[in-house]
Amino acid sequence: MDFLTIAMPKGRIFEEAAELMKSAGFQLPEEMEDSRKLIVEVPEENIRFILSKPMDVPVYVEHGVADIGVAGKDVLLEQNRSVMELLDLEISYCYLATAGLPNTQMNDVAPRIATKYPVIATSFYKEKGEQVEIIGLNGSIELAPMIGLADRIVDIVSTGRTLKENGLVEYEKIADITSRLIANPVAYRLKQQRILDLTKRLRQAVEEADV
Ligand SMILES: Nc1ncnc2c1ncn2[C@@H]1O[C@H](COP(=O)(O)OP(=O)(O)OP(=O)(O)O)[C@@H](O)[C@H]1O
Ligand SMILES: O=P(O)(O)OC[C@H]1O[C@H](OP(=O)(O)OP(=O)(O)O)[C@H](O)[C@@H]1O
Repeated sequence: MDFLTIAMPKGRIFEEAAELMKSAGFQLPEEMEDSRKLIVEVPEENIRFILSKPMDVPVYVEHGVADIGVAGKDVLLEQNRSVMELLDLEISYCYLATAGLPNTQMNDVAPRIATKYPVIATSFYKEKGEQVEIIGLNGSIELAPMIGLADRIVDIVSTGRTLKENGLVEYEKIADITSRLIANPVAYRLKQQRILDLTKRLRQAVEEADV
């Protein structure tokens, strides 16, 4: 039988996703947690993991080189790819929010918004009827208002520590974020039984983690 290929995000989400897989009864090899290998096979489960940057998981799944994957809802909202969302894994919770220097208004004429999430930021301000200029950054977003590059940022907040330590405040919450199990629609049809079985096992693990 074909391997089921699962795209797993390296970094923050990896550990919690791996824990969830383990509680769902999947044997994950040690090497997966502590090596630089990017493809890890688990022949006993007929599964193959590919380890990618979190932002790239939906790319592999949309193109069908991974059948399923684990992706943050933030990434899914930003990229709007042709993938199916099968399950809220309820891990890696954080939220998207706007933030800036305290007690400041946005510039009336051309407010500038710094973010790693240009699509989400654009649609958020569009819905509010505010015209803004988006400044795309790749990280350390909190710097932007501090050094006068932007009036506001749109970024992830988790503990709130980064905002606090940099003297910024949150203005509006945009969306709650957790990681999701996603699937390629064609793979979902062709490998339906295996994908449904895996989803069921993961759903049970999520429910057990809830109690
Ligand atoms: N505090 C947080 N900051 C950023 N992402 C978080 C946080 N908490 C949970 N997440 C989730 O983790 C994902 C990002 O994971 P990670 O930080 O490993 O990737 P990344 O942003 O590509 O990092 P880097 O570019 O620094 O490697 C986000 O898409 C989001 O769903
Ligand atoms: O509320 P907190 O718990 O402080 O977490 C939020 C911070 O974490 C993320 O940055 P990350 O660590 O991924 O670094 P980056 O600036 O390179 O994106 C995010 O972009 C915030 O800056």
